[in-house]
Amino acid sequence: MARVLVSDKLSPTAVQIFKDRGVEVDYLPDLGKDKDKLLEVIDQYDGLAIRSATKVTEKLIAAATKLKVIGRAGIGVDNVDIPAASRRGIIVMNTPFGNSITTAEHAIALIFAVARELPEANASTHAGKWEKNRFMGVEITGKTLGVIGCGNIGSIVATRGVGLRMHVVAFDPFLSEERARELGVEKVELEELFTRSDFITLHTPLTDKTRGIINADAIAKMKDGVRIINCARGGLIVEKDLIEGLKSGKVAGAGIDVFEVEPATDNELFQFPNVVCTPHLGASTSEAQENVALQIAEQMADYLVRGAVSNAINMPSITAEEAPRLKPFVKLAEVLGAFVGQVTDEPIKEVEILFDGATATMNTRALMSATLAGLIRPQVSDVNMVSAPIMVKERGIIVSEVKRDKSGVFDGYIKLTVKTPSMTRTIAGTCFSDGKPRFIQIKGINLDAEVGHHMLYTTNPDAPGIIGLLGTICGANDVNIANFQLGRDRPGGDAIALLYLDAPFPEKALNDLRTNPKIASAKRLQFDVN
Ligand SMILES: NC(=O)C1=CN([C@@H]2O[C@H](COP(=O)(O)OP(=O)(O)OC[C@H]3O[C@@H](n4cnc5c(N)ncnc54)[C@H](O)[C@@H]3O)[C@@H](O)[C@H]2O)C=CC1
Ligand SMILES: O=C(O)C(=O)COP(=O)(O)O
Repeated sequence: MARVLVSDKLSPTAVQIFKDRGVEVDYLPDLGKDKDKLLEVIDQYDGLAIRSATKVTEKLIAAATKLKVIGRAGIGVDNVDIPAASRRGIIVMNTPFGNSITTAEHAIALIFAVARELPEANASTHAGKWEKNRFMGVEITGKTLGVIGCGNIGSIVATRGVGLRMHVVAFDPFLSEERARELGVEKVELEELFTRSDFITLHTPLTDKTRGIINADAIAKMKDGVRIINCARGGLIVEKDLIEGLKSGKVAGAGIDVFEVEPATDNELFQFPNVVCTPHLGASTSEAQENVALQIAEQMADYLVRGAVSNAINMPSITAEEAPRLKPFVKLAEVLGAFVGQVTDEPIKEVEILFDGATATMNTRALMSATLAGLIRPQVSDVNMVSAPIMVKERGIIVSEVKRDKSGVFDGYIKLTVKTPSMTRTIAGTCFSDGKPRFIQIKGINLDAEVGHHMLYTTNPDAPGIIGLLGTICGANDVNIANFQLGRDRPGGDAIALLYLDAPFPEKALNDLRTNPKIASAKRLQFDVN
């Protein structure tokens, strides 16, 4: 039974779903804040469900020897070392929509709170001061709202802004003119957004590109009296530069939900009455928390129990519906990769994966990942569909995908071409209705060969006596041949042989074959046929 740890506060719905789906679950919501304790226990779990408090570092991942999936009940995954997780083959998934409305509403709430100094006015009134003349706000109607990052949350904020009769300008490199028109916003460059906006609200992920997007230079370009809202991530604003802007009066106010260092218990921003702060509450409504808890538990259970993958950051999605159809082809893709991986001793430079016919209509991203996993497994034993693409990339191997309509007698097949500095290898395979992978072409030679657990693969010039030679060597080394497949391009041309054996072909016998002038090459192969 798979076992999941929930290490941040999640709605009880998540725990119930895990249980209902046959997943054992430990709900320890304070563990995310206790990294030493977390490090001690993480090796017991197949899944880890988190929000933003748990920091999934490289060290934690190294200790998580059983971990297969990290589920973020929310959007931002900047608290997870994704490259480290990918290298270890751990899927990282999130819930990209569950809390977006709630977070957008929080941004709007902060716009109002900053415009009318609501928290300060509230504190003063609670203190019995009735300072009616102290507070003078600004209207937001007719003001320009600059939205940086117009994805799920940014676009909800933008449309709410339009509804509030604001003029909305947006900067997002992936925002099309058409989408901008649909949202009723004006698409602008970042500089223009800075110079024109009365309110600026941030909705990008925290990446190397966006870190510090609001710094002293940016603030200098802004209108005097600008108000800045951040409900995305702390590192987007250089806090010391914002503090300078507030001190000089250039920045009239700010609404800050996220901080450079969280939990933020001691921050210079707290000294400014015109800075409205909340403790990373963007996603904190009962509706959003119910959504994300339910969704992450479903997704993680789907993966752990059924192998279905959705909303993964580092792996192509595989729906529960397509999983049964795809499964034999994933196996085929792995086997093709494994064949070439085992016969190739030189560094691989290029890989081309061709999907013909029915395979071209399948989830080829998943099939590509499976092929690459098979291909590099002989060199890197601990690799799977999650880690293979990143490992292949790290090795500088160029990968390309070709799709084409049905071109031959098969409904669909996959052909793998691998280039090394000195040669190009090709292999093709398909699955018949029995769901078993089959090799249908090796080195351009057509054949119909099943995949065996222990195999021997030889190449030789087509000439009499090869079967006898292979049989004699196997017999002399006490190796039982279960089956035999031959192929040749033409009489007297190039030929190949595939032997299906009951045990691995012995090293000594391999040397005998390799030194025999009738055999061009001999490779021992092993496949996982289960
Ligand atoms: N305060 C909170 O509790 C919450 C914060 N968030 C944060 O909100 C942020 C946005 O979330 P979503 O809208 O769901 O993400 P999203 O992925 O839908 O949208 C992000 C947008 O930012 C754009 N972008 C990327 N780099 C950019 C750049 N350099 N300049 C301008 N735009 C850029 C992307 O093209 C994309 O359209 C994330 O950082 C997430 O972690 C999300 C939920 C709750
Ligand atoms: O979903 C996100 O990106 C958030 O920032 C929400 O964070 P939280 O789950 O409230 O810790």
